[in-house]
Amino acid sequence: MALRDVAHLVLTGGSMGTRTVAALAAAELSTSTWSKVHVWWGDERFVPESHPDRNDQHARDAGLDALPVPGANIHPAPAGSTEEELPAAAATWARELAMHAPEGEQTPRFDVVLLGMGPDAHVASLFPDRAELTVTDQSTVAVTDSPKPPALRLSLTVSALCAAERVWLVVAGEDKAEAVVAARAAQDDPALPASWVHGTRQTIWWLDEAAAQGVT
Ligand SMILES: O=C1O[C@H](COP(=O)(O)O)[C@@H](O)[C@H](O)[C@H]1O
Repeated sequence: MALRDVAHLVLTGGSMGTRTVAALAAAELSTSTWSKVHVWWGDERFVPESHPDRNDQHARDAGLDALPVPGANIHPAPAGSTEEELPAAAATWARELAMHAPEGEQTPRFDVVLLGMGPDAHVASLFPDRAELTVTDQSTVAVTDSPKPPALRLSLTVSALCAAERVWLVVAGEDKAEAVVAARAAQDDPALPASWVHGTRQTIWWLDEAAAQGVT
């Protein structure tokens, strides 16, 4: 395996995003290693900067700024508040991703994509039985009328997520147990967005006991 001098990490939002960042902030991380890490998000709630609903704000509140990652390497998705602004924001985000992509590709070569999962098996802001799930010709997608508030969101697409070397689904809690079993048994089921994502080299489900109770 060739070593690269840069690594791209995609954080999840939601409960596991906060817990992951808090754990990283509590760990003793080497500055020289982390100075080469770029941090992205798999999705974002489309609300103004610093809004308490934003995934990047949750990460900052959990200690993101204490990590030895240069500020310039932290890439929050665009902020905004209206549906009219959303398509341009998705395009701006896609351009930022492309700036860090290898030639001819749309996204950086993500080393690890962390994905939480909702009880409905949604990952990032890709919800069950929605058209966004099947977008393949772009790296980002605008989501309106999200079934989980807030209604306006930005998400990486399945094709952007699946370009990652490693996709790690991080899931905790009894309320997710049924979706864990269903999504692990399915493939590309529109009712189960988590069944669409996998890494090019590795796909791992990291589960706590409660989320894993139905796994045999
Ligand atoms: O809204 C979101 O929900 C999912 C799942 O969150 P959780 O709180 O149930 O763990 C999360 O993965 C996604 O990033 C977030 O925007």
